[in-house]
Amino acid sequence: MNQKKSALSREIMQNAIKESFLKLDPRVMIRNPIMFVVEVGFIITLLLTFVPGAFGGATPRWFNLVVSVILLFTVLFANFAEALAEGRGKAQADSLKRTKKEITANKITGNGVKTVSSTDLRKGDVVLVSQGESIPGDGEVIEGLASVDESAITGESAPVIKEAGGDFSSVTGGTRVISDQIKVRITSDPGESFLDRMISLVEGAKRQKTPNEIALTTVLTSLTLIFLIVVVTLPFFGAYLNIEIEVPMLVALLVCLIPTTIGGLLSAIGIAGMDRVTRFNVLAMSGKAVEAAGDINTIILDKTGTITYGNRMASEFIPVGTETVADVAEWAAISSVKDETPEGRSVLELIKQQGLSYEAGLADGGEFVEFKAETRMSGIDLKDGRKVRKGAVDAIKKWVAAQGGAVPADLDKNSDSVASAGGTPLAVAVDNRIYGIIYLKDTVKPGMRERFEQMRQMGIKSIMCTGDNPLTAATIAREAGVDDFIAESKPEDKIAVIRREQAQGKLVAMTGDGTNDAPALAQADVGIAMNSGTVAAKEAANMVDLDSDPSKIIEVVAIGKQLLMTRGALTTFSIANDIAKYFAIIPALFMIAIPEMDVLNVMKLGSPMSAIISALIFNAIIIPLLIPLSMKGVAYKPVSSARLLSRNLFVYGMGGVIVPFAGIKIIDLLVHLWV
Ligand SMILES: Nc1ncnc2c1ncn2[C@@H]1O[C@H](COP(=O)(O)OP(=O)(O)OP(=O)(O)O)[C@@H](O)[C@H]1O
Ligand SMILES: [K+]
Ligand SMILES: [Mg+2]
Repeated sequence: MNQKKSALSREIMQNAIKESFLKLDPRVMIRNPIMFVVEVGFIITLLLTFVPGAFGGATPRWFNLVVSVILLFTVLFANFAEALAEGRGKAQADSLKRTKKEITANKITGNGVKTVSSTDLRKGDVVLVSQGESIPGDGEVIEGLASVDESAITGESAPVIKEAGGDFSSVTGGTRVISDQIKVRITSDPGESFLDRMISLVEGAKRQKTPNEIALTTVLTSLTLIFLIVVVTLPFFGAYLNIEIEVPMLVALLVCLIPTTIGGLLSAIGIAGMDRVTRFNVLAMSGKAVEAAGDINTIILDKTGTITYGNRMASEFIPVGTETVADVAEWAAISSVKDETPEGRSVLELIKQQGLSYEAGLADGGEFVEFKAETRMSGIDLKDGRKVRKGAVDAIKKWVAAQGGAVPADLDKNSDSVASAGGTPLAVAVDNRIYGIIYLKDTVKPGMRERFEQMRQMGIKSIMCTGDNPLTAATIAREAGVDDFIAESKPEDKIAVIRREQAQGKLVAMTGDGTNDAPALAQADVGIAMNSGTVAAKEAANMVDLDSDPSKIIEVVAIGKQLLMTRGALTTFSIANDIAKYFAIIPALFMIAIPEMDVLNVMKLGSPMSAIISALIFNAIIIPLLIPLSMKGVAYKPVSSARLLSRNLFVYGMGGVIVPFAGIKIIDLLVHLWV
């Protein structure tokens, strides 16, 4: 394994070296105006190496050559940083492409099963996938239950259960069924699958600069332009004082003054940030989403499947009034015969387990009423005209009241005792009569309390939004330690909460897995869908967590903050650096003409030429020296942003001033041996 890893990193390294030369193409370089200026400087000094008098100056050939070689390396180092950052993603994309081979699929047609190629499948086709077969495309399980090996996508070797209905129904093309058989409705056309998107993402094929990056690039480019004007006009002032400043000296001065350090590392920092998220098994659809994660103030989570395990299972039938357990079980079952959600199926399971029975024939010819997050009910309209429903207690109460029915006196007491244990009570009714309650059990995932505590330290408020009743919500909220909760929320309520927070100028993250979460995932600044969730949720979100672990939002936030901080710290460092280079070069330029300028030589550098060469060498090697920091990001601890900012300004600002003074001095001691 280790051997394989080092072979991989050797391959990435070799590729990055090759790429650094390919990226010298001016059409590529122009995208990074700062390094493009350095490249032009390289070409000018190279020309002066061959034709020393081209601009009338008289610097020695060897000096022009040395400057031109250092500038070439400066550009190569910057290209190398970017290529290295891109390398890991490209390697990962290659291994994903191997997963994406063409396979045969069993398509269900009007007259039986037909064998077709996976590339011929279109949205809406239905395929049958059995034990041992690969799933030929993204889709939704419409019948059956199977355990699926998703390791090709998630890297996680434990199989996951996929089943029709509910929030665990989506399957990804390229994963493998390892037991049982499922019918899958394909949800994506060729070329638009999750795997295709994932490949183009990790490959960085569609990488766009984020708004933050564009803003910083604009500032840095303007700064470069200002220095360019200063340097180009300098000879005119020099001429007035009868001082001739040579072109290679001007090029050296310009390169030292413009922010080459951050200019050379900026794109590597962004790519590496995205890559850190990917290595965390979270797919971010854009760098913008990762940066936004770094500034999140509020996080909205749904309860079932996010804070709790989410396999809400029926565990008890509780009669109310004068009804019996058998009656509740009977109508609970009838209302569930066609309910494909895990909750619905668990009702029939419980009946089997408890040795109860029901008259299945009653449901024949009835009209199934599917569960909807809006109605929070499901059931069946029987052929004989009776309507059977189960659902959230308040929803059933309203439904029964609308038909003139009365609510049994002990309903609330029973449903409250289920809810205060953290369970979900579902009321069962036929027409205007309530029979009792189904107790759906669910448990809070371990470690949630600590995670929310960490979020508080980062200054992030957590709000749990659930379709469940207020009492269940309160119990789970207390157990999990969230800051706030909203119960009985419908999909539009989740959006309303997000909009309300956004209106207060807050950046909002939302995690969810259900189809009913999709609109809210799209509205949030950062929407993280669980990979286990529905196709709709994954398409609406701008991040997908392959491990389906909602508490991972903490790490995503940390990576986002780290990305912003790294960029800020290196910008500070880069600009502070230029002060030392300025003091190294300016005296050197004038000393050639006016030896008395030596008083300005505060750094006591060997000779004007060795001063310039040393400053340029420092300017070049600082880029590769800072590659590891750009890739790893600066250290991040969950403390307030203000304290972090002042600490970083101090460290990278002061460091940025001191390090080059020392560095240039040391390099000069060596260079001066020859120059
Ligand atoms: N199959 C079902 N049949 C009838 N009612 C159901 C069914 N599943 C859930 N309910 C009821 O509808 C409510 C809302 O369920 P839903 O799964 O939409 O919750 P949600 O909004 O996703 O919230 P969360 O996932 O945070 O708990 C549940 O609290 C429950 O009372
Ligand atoms: K510079
Ligand atoms: Mg849900």
